[in-house]
Parts: sequence; C-alpha cells; structure tokens
Amino acid sequence: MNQRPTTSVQARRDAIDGAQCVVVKVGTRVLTGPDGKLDRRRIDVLSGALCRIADTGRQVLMVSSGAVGAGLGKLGLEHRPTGLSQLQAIAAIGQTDLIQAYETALSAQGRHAAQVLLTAADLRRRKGYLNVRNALRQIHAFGAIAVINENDSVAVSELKTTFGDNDRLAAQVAGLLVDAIVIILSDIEGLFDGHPNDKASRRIDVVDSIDETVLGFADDKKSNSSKGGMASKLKAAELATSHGHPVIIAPGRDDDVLDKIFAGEPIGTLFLPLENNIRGRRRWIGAAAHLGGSLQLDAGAANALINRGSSLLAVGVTGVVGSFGAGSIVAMLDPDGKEIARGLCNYRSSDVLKILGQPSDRISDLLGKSSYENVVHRDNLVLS
Ligand SMILES: Nc1ncnc2c1ncn2[C@@H]1O[C@H](COP(=O)(O)OP(=O)(O)O)[C@@H](O)[C@H]1O
Ligand SMILES: N[C@@H](CCC(=O)OP(=O)(O)O)C(=O)O
Repeated sequence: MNQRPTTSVQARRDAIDGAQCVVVKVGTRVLTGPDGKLDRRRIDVLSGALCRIADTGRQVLMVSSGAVGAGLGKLGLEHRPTGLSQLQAIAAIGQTDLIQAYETALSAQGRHAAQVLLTAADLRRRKGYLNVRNALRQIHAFGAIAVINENDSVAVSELKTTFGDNDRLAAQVAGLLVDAIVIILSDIEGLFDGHPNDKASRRIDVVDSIDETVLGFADDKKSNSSKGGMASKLKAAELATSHGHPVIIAPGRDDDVLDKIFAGEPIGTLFLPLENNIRGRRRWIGAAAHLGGSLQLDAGAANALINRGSSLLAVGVTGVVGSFGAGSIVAMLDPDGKEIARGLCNYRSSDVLKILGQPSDRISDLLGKSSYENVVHRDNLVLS
C-alpha cells in the first residue's frame, strides 16, 4: 500500500509528479471583470500557462465556466435572470465569445482550442464515456487543448437544480482519465476554515479526507453570475478524490497560479486522493468477462441507474436469472431485457429472490440477518 505523504511539500510533489493529465476548472468569478464582461487578459494569461503545462507532454483539459457571465456582459444585462430558457439563451450567446477568446489566446501560442460541450448524462453511459474519452485523447494528440463547458442549452435536468455545475463536470471529466489532477481556480485563496470574510478564518493547506467538518466549512451566499459556490467545489473534490485524483482549489486571479502549483509552492488547498479509491474496482467490473447471472429491473430502477447515477435497490428488481454467490458480477436488464449495467451484487441469487420488490428497510427481517441497503452500490456499478 502507498505511504501517506508526511509533509505538505511531499504531498504537493506527489500530486504533481503523478499527474499525467491536468484538468483545470475556472469559474465565472475569475473570468469576468467587475463590469461583468469577459476578462480577455485573464484568458490570455491562463492560456499561456496551459500551453506551458502541455509542453511538458501532459494532457491538458480546461473546464471553463463563463458562458452565462459573458452573455450577461454582451447583452448588457445587470442581473442574472431566473428563467431556464433565458439562461440557456444567455449561455449560448456568451459561449461563442468564450471559445473565441480561448482560440485567439491559444493560437498565439501555436495551439488550438477544441470546444467540447458535455452534459453529465453523456458521461454516464459507457458508450458516451468511451466516445468522449477517445475524442479528448485525439484532441491532445493533435496538440490542441480541449475547452469544455456544460452543454447548457440541452442539459435541462441539471440546469433546473444547479445551473451548470462545472465543478462537478471537471471531476467527472477527470473520471475519464488515469493519473489526473484537478485544479479548481476560483476568486478565493483556497478553502478557509470559516467564511473567508471572517478575520479569524484561515486557509487550509492540505485536506486529508473530506469529512463532515470539512464540508461544514462551505458558507455560500448566492451571487449574480456564478452558482456553484464552495459547497459544489467540495462535492466535486469528494468525487475526484474518490477516483484517486488529487484536487487543488487555488486563486485563479493570481497570474502565476498554475506555474506556482507546478513548482510545488504551497498555494491553495490540496485535497489528497482517497487511498482505497473506487477507480480500480469499477474498471475491473467493466472489464470482467465472467458474469454470475442477471437481475431484471422495472422501468423506474432502470431510469434511476441510467439518469440519476443511483444504486440499485431491491424494490426495483423484478427477477433473477442464474445462480450466483454474493459478490458476483451480474448484468442488470431493463424491462425489455436489454443490458443497461454491470455491477457487483451484494446478495447471492437466492437472497435476491427473497427480497425483490421489497423496500430496503424490510431486507434484514426477510433475510433474518444484517443487510446492505442496496443490491448493487453505485460505486460498484458500470453502465453498459
Ligand atoms: N469556507 C470557504 N472557504 C473559501 N471560500 C468560501 C468558503 N465558503 C464559501 N466560500 C465562497 O465560495 C466562493 C467561490 O465559489 P463560486 O462563487 O462558485 O466561484 P466560481 O465562480 O469560481 O466557481 C468564494 O468567493 C467564497 O465567497
Ligand atoms: N456553464 C455555465 C457554468 C456555470 C458554473 O458552474 O459557474 P461557476 O460556479 O462560476 O463555475 C457557464 O458557462 O456560465
């Protein structure tokens, strides 16, 4: 097992040295000036730093917010509307300026910007996941830099709740990559142990694990242009570190921030990757040749797995095919018999037969022993 780094300097060196891929996420607050307009100088500065990292041979991906911010500035709107279609239109109007600014900045350095607009759903299905991963690899092979944003005009279900959570998208994009680091650039020095405006609050240098105390540090107020806040950055960090990727939240308005990070300077907050991460297990499930059997699901369960990234609960299982032991890999079939996922089943087939269609809180009684809440946990599940 890997040794946990003992000092902050060592932890930062490990994070940088181990990173073959670099996902940089930049927020609206960094990319727009006080006048609400796109800050093109900032995009020039960031693009220069991205090229220097790419020159080291690393795959560099930029997840850039700013479409709504740029659209608001372009249209001369002072306040962010709340209507979904208005926001979608503003994002579409702003996105063209955003990508144009990256292309201008990157082409001055001999590289190109490759616009990639994604929704979370694109990455949940194995086919979409592989397509996106292949496209990103090819963009890198051409020497271009992917500039990724949420496809705001189609990502309707995500938009309703969190309009464009690019912090999460950055973590999901890193999930496509091996040996990645995620760098989240915001208008703040890093994670503080209280509200940053509070004089007693201090920047945290290294976070070993994202527990309730750490999550409790996020103290967000709604803003006009950006939406995620620190809570969304911590959730994204939780996801990325669970896949084995280190995360750094750092001050995007420092012109030298990326160079400092790669020089190992103690800037921002570093979140260490989880030691027992789920990446290897998932990859193994997806690649496993031997299937123990299959579970038949109702439409609600199939939908929850595909569209909500949920775990499989017994209540959504309608049938079992085959005889298998607990811990076997099983295929999950939708009501038409089509395979939609594979995963590691917490129960042997005879137990699944006893609990199918039942709510989770009845499982212990039905089996007469302590039980798992779900039949297949989402961390042990790969969509087909
Ligand atoms: N504990 C905390 N430490 C640092 N920043 C925090 C904390 N709690 C809330 N914040 C807020 O999070 C903001 C950054 O998130 P956000 O507004 O979404 O920026 P971005 O546009 O870069 O995504 C900071 O400006 C800060 O006000
Ligand atoms: N897709 C949206 C992203 C919104 C978003 O996540 O904003 P932020 O919290 O500033 O990173 C846009 O380009 O405006």
